[in-house]
Amino acid sequence: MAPIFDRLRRRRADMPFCTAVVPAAGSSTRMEGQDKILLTLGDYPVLVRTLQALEACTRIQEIVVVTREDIIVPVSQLCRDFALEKVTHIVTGGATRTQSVLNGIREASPQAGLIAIHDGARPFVTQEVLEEVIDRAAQCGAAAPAVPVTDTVKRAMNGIVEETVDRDTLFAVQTPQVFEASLIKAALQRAVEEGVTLTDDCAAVERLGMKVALTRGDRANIKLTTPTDLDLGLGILNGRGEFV
Ligand SMILES: Nc1ccn([C@@H]2O[C@H](COP(=O)(O)OP(=O)(O)OP(=O)(O)O)[C@@H](O)[C@H]2O)c(=O)n1
Ligand SMILES: C[C@](O)(CO)[C@H](O)COP(=O)(O)O
Repeated sequence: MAPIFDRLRRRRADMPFCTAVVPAAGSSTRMEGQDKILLTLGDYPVLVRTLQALEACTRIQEIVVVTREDIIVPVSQLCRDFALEKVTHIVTGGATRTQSVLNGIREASPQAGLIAIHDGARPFVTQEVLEEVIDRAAQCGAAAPAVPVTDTVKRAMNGIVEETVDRDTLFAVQTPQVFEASLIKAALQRAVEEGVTLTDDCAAVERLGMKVALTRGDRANIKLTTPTDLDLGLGILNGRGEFV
């Protein structure tokens, strides 16, 4: 039998080269005046936590960070200070999340077979979530982590309920959303050309009629969006033994 390291090396060679694209070029409007990407949570800035999680994932070979022009210098400095060695490019984003993601994908290595798009504002992603979704995308071309919705969801108009939606078929989708590289590039390009507004990257692929698989998400993989999420984030860090 081959020594264990030979076998592990062979298994990795079977996996496509994976570039993580990290959109971090938003304006944090719902965070009410705090730039959530540069904000320190516990001992580390939010973006550093996000990038450290991606850096630790053996299935990811490079990271492209997309950020705003006015913070490109501090973001570059953070990548140096925290020795984030997989970060190969730091580029400026666009007016929409979709445009920012496309700017990042254009910088991915030509070797990239998979693109994993992960919000800069989701710092608590685990290695389990990362590995499962990347492996699934390597099998089927498009995958995203999700958790079943736990509240009852109503469709409403002008404050009046029109319908209660069947909860059994509803999932809250997280990131990273992982795709075969040429598929996501073409899908996002098409969405931009057609002027379509999307809130995630899977939607660009879905509108081409392609299937997206869901993998196990994690309720702690929250997107820091409003000030309340910062309190939840501190709770998550405490729960993980990082007492802050
Ligand atoms: N033009 C944009 C808009 C968003 N994002 C990034 O996409 C992720 C998810 O977006 P969201 O949580 O909405 O962040 P913001 O756009 O900053 O927040 P808000 O909508 O409250 O302004 C974030 O990491 C954000 O930095 C981006 O790179 N480029
Ligand atoms: C991509 C996303 O995080 C999946 O849940 C989400 O749709 C981003 O939404 P936002 O309004 O840009 O924060």
